[in-house]
Amino acid sequence: MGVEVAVEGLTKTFGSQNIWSDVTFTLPVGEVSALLGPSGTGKSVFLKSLIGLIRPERGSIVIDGTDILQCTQRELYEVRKMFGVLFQDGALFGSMDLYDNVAFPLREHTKKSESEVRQIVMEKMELVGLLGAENKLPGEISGGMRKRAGLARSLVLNPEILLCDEPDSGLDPVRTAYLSQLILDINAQIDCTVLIVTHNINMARTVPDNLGMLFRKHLVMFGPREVLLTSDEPVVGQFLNGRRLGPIGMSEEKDEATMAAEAAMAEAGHSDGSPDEDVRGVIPQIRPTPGMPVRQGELRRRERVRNLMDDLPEPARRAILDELREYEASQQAS
Ligand SMILES: Nc1ncnc2c1ncn2[C@@H]1O[C@H](COP(=O)(O)OP(=O)(O)OP(=O)(O)O)[C@@H](O)[C@H]1O
Repeated sequence: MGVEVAVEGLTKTFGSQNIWSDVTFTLPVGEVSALLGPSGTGKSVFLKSLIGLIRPERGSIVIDGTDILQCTQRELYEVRKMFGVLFQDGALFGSMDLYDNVAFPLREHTKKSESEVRQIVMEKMELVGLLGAENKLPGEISGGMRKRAGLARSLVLNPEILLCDEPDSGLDPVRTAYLSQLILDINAQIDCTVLIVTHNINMARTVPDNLGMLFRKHLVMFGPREVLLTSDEPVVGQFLNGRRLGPIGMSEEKDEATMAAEAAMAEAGHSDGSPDEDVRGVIPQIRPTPGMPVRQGELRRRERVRNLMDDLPEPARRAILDELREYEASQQAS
């Protein structure tokens, strides 16, 4: 089962550049969460902080009871073993074939025999649909296959926390849809806590249980998916709809004068090429493939959110109640 990751008051600066301040949120056990945010808002820095590769100056990151900003190197080493990380480019070793790439963490961190290694590697290769490609080099396969190989490698140590840094980058929409399904299927099978960093709106709308967004050096919000998907915060609406009109500019953030000038141009009928439709709103979450175990994270979340209900904004509450009603009806029918 996955573990809880509780982040409190986290602040990171590089020299005089503040990346983000006072970031506080908890990744619930075994649930899938996603972090959105314009380019350069420090999402990758955040992921690296979680695995102890970057050290924020203030705050705490408590993973299964250990604050990794206070613990010893030995404790950090133990905590790191709980993580599986899918890096943007798969981060495969170019000179090793896929089999050796996927086997690498097992040979490095365990004393398993080669036959045990083989059994695990082949099981994970099958899980990500790469059986038969074991002897290929990373340079000989497509970007989508490299991602899946990276995912297989991130799973061999049975992670309790799976971090995925822009899993959709470089993939076409169809391959992204397959990968989204795969992430939820993996969550159903191993009940790990998942954090995805993504720009992909479709993935953000259909995969996670919880959604957060970094903007202007702060976490704008983090909570059940329904909260962000029904939010009327201008930055959320602009991001989800991929519009130019709004507070996010080319270099992250616009000043008031630019926003006013753009709004006046739009009023005057100038089209900035943004789509007319508003994609905000809650659409169904992807379900595990039939035959997969029930997602324990989903069951836990249903109880957790039920208890949060009174503190949520009305549109989110309505969306959650609709989902609960549908779920209860489906339970009675089966
Ligand atoms: N090791 C480092 N030293 C100094 N600055 C860094 C370092 N790592 C990242 N940064 C800076 O931190 C900021 C945030 O970078 P980061 O890659 O985390 O953004 P991001 O939100 O993941 O962006 P994208 O969506 O484009 O991948 C950038 O300005 C980057 O230059």
